Amino acid sequence: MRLLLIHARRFSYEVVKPAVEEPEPLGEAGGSGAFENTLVVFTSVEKGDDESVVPGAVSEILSVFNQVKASSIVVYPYAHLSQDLAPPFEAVKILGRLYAALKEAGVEAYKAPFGWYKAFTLECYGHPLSELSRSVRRSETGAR
Ligand SMILES: NCC(=O)N[C@H]1[C@@H](O)[C@H](n2cnc3c(N)ncnc32)O[C@@H]1CO
Repeated sequence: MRLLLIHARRFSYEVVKPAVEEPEPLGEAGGSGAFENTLVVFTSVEKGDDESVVPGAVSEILSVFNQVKASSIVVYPYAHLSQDLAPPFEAVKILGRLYAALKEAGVEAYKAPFGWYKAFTLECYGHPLSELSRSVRRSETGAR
């Protein structure tokens, strides 16, 4: 799993059109979202990733979240951080688990809809920790 973490003064997105056969239903977010002082986590799920990547990803994300003192997290499905992507039916599952785990950790977390081309506006703070990338591997033992 590859993560690009951007601490944004402002971030907003809006769906444009479906990008896969069965895009995620838009739900209550209604296909758009706008956030201030948020940590945007652009996330590519890679081939071979399984649920065991989630605890490591949560730990990396919360470490940055606490250091930059963001007020929320947006999990943003993003198929552009790896040449070795997991297929959509696997990726959507793992992204859902990541989102659920962040909420279980008690932080204000949101998820942009999976499987859509989206327009977005991103205003990065530009401080030294405002642009970070992480790579998380699944655990050999498959431990949760
Ligand atoms: N720019 C917008 C976009 O990337 N849209 C992507 C993601 O929302 C999602 N997607 C498909 N495969 C993956 C994957 N392995 N990991 C994450 N998201 C994925 O499906 C869209 C088309 O690839």
